[in-house]
Amino acid sequence: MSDERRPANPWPPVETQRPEIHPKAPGPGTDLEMHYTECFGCGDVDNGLHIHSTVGESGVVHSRFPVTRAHQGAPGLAHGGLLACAFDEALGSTVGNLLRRPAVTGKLETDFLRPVPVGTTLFIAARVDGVAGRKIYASADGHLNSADGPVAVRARGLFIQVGLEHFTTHGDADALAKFTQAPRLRHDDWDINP
Ligand SMILES: CCCCC/C=C\C/C=C\C/C=C\C/C=C\CCCC(=O)SCCNC(=O)CCNC(=O)[C@H](O)C(C)(C)COP(=O)(O)OP(=O)(O)OC[C@H]1O[C@@H](n2cnc3c(N)ncnc32)[C@H](O)[C@@H]1OP(=O)(O)O
Repeated sequence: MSDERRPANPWPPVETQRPEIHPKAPGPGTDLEMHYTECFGCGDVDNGLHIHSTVGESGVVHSRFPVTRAHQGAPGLAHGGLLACAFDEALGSTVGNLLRRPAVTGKLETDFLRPVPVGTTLFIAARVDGVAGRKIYASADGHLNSADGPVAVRARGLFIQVGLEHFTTHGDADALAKFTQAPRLRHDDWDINP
């Protein structure tokens, strides 16, 4: 089905407020550091996605996902689940860095419009569309091989703001401590009260 013929569900699906970029958010042109070295999306992980992101203009964050043989589903083509993972990373990074609110993915939907071959780079442009209390709605387009290449994948996500105890209760408290001590992630610069 062509993109034009896909049903257009309203987005965001509820009434939202315009997102407010946090005053300490990294500005346009900033290359974002990996948020955690062991993150499968942006970290220094064997066969991870090795996504790099840069803040763009007008609340858009640009991420690049180089698709390798390690990311195949069908021979020579990217696995859809890993493409969804790339969008989870790109959207989560956009929410986290621009709003500086710790948030987790509640819902993620993807439209796969064209195959993504091994050897291509997916250029993902993501933005925050609206905020309703703890609920943060974000969306992204993934272009083949250049920022204005054909759109191969689209995604929409609902992120839910959480307190840092979400990560200490359910995750690895020591890892979180190291990660929030990184200069750019100091949590006194974050909106951490959901
Ligand atoms: C990721 C690291 C963040 C660390 C933070 C510190 C610094 C951050 C630094 C940098 C960040 C940069 C980059 C991040 C990059 C990538 C991020 C990847 C993110 C992930 O990959 S993260 C893993 C997958 N993720 C989970 O592991 C979540 C598991 N889950 C839960 O932990 C709970 O489920 C939770 C907390 C989501 C909610 O639980 P809860 O009890 O707090 O709240 P509740 O259930 O009341 O939901 C509140 C309102 O959201 C609505 N709602 C919830 N879920 C919905 C759904 N699915 N569909 C529609 N609406 C939904 C409800 O309907 C209600 O709406 P309403 O208020 O209108 O009633």
